[in-house]
Amino acid sequence: MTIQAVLFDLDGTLLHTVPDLAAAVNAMLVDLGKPVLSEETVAVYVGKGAENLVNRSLTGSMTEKASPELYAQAMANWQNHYTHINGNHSVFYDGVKEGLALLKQAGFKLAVVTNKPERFTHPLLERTGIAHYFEVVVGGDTCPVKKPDPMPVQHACRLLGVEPAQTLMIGDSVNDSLAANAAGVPCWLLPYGYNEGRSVHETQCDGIVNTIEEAAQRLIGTRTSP
Ligand SMILES: O=C(O)COP(=O)(O)O
Ligand SMILES: [Mg+2]
Repeated sequence: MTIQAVLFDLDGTLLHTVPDLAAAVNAMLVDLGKPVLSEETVAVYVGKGAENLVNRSLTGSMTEKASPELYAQAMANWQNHYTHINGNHSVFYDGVKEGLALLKQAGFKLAVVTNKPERFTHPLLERTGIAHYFEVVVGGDTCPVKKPDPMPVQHACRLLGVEPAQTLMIGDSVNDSLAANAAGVPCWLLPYGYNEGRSVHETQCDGIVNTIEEAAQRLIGTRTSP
């Protein structure tokens, strides 16, 4: 079955957002009188949504939870900072704009499936000038659960009106490949994003592409080949 729709992860796939995410995390940590973190450390905490990012920035751990009071204060503070910072220092990876334009022109249906909350996703897509490419945007709080659960991927397919097997997910992390795989959607990964500190070469997926432009060329090639 040929691919008719492409679902894109956002952070680490379309945009290098860690400079903004880290600036908001560090502004929050300063306000709370805690030591700041490097961008490299914050990058490892990105991928499972804002709640995980804020909690791990406080505890340094995936499993250890901050107290409910501290977490609530930190989350409200981080959201406030990120609202103002979101998009200020985020940059496109090479080939993203070229790839999106190629796919759109070739008639693919395009969507974003991100773990970033909707209230930050829409302004970022608008601000960076790529919102118009996407028929559907599923954020980290659109469904009751986030990637790596398949639900956001299934939701995007339903809204686009495509079967999972006619859809391709392109992401940067194990959260994308697990979600897509469980939804019956093939997944290609990019090597340049945030995979929780791991190489994508160690991550189960259906292919690795260097850029979105390369992914677009491959997809268009398979569609037009006899
Ligand atoms: O918000 C996150 O943790 C990561 O977002 P992503 O799903 O676009 O990579
Ligand atoms: Mg990502």
